Amino acid sequence: MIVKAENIFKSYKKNKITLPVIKDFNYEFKDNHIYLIKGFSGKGKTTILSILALLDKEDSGKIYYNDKLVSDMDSEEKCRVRREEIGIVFQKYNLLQGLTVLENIILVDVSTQNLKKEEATLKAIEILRMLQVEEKKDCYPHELSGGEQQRVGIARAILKNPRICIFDEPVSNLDDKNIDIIVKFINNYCHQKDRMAIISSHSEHFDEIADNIINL
Ligand SMILES: Nc1ncnc2c1ncn2[C@@H]1O[C@H](COP(=O)(O)OP(=O)(O)OP(=O)(O)O)[C@@H](O)[C@H]1O
Repeated sequence: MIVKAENIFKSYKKNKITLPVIKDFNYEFKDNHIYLIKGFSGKGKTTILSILALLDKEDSGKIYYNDKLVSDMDSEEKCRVRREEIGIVFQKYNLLQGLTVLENIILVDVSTQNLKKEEATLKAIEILRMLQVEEKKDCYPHELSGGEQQRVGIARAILKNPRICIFDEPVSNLDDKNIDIIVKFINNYCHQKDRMAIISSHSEHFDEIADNIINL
């Protein structure tokens, strides 16, 4: 998979004032590479990740998924790409409070990807083990620490083995132990499974594992 961004511009309007956020962003992202997008708060990290993940639309410029121009895709195809090819982890864990850890992880993929519940459960447990949070599989989110919840969010995003893994500030406000587990996991996962990871961070925690650093 190759994701290409060409001449991307994005601005927001506030009180009739236009605030340019992304100005002529160009980059090519490939499998088996970890990309780190760095920049101070407000520089547009979340904005560019949302555009790359097809959750937001650029004002001008082009995004290609392989050779396909995203603006040529109809909404059904965009949904399919988002569902099958992209895994996203946000800064806020967004776990459903009424469901257990395991239920949170398998819910969407079992209902949308024709994945059998038993198969999804076994896969989820394997990923939880790699993230060192397997013993919490039957707990509810409020029984977990922030770092544990973030690891569950990561397990949920990668259960479907997406080609493109997007992590928006995945370790902010976490302690060193949680950061270490998450950094190592992303590094192993990306290179063992030949996946593309695009991470935003304002800290130096991912510097060592990043193949490419993009400064906004
Ligand atoms: N929906 C929106 N409407 C108006 N302005 C917005 C909107 N989303 C983002 N912005 C503005 O665009 C700029 C970039 O926001 P963005 O969230 O992409 O930055 P960031 O680099 O991810 O910041 P942080 O590190 O704080 O998460 C900010 O100034 C923000 O206030």
